Amino acid sequence: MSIDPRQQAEFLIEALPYMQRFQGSTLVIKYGGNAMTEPVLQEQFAYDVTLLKQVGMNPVIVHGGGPQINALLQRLDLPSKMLDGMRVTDDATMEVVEMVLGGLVNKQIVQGIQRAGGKALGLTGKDGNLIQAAKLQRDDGVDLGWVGEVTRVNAELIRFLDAGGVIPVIAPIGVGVGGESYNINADLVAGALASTLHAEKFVLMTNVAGVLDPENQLYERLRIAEVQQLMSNGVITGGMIPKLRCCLDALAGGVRAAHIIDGRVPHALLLEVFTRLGVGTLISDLD
Ligand SMILES: Nc1ncnc2c1ncn2[C@@H]1O[C@H](COP(=O)(O)OP(=O)(O)O)[C@@H](O)[C@H]1O
Ligand SMILES: CC(=O)N[C@@H](CCC(=O)OP(=O)(O)O)C(=O)O
Repeated sequence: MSIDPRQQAEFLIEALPYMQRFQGSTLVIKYGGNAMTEPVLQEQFAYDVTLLKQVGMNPVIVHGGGPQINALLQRLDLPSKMLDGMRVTDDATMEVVEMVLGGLVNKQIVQGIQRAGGKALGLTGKDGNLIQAAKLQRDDGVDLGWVGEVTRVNAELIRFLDAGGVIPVIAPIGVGVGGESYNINADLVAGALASTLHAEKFVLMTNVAGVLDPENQLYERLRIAEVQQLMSNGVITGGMIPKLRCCLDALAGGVRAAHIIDGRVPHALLLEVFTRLGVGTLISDLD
């Protein structure tokens, strides 16, 4: 497919105000396991992130890997159980989670960015005490094993990498006070990073078009009060609930805008950042 060079020039000019506006700003991107299943999409994602960094933004990637963990658990004949979107994590499961997220998935993303000409460094939350965590305590007392929640983020380490031209690629494993590992939902880690870093944007890449109404039509824009209403009247269910809670927490923590976008759309990230249209659902009270 060849594009008219004049059209190409117009695309670049359309992106200019966004490049100027977001110069030096932090974008926390949650790259979900379901959004990274196709090699072509993975490659496009790597190019998108590299381009964002090249034009002066600071993308920080937090990745998931739920389907990839499920695949290895299955190959090892280990049971896999989720409760309210959280994996019940016993000792054996924790080993698999750490291997898949910190090893396989993390390095694939790092390698993709490097192939695109970017500089990336892969980390779990244990490296440099990046994501400090404690065991998740549920209100109903149900024990999920090694599932954690973020207690503190080492923002200095991220700023150091940003300043050095390096894109941090973070696996959602937390470290406890005794050095133990915790399995944390990637949305929660990304939300905590977005708040701590006062990110300009918090982008969650998933495998739906965005937040959908009861007729499956996309909400292009939601305000905080509208999200709260949709959560209480049952329009939003399942995995979308923790996702939106993270968005609301991040907005309350000083993030300017949260976006839920469809990672199955080619170059979804660039479309979101650089076009008037954007893609997916924008959640913000700012105009
Ligand atoms: N109103 C809604 N709009 C969009 N998705 C919704 C809605 N309510 C529930 N969902 C569900 O939330 C899912 C996204 O959450 P999840 O599967 O946890 O994503 P990920 O694996 O990317 O973290 C969607 O695939 C959809 O099944
Ligand atoms: C506690 C918990 O559930 N942790 C997740 C971590 C990975 C993740 O969040 O991956 P996605 O974003 O692809 O769903 C898990 O074990 O699957």
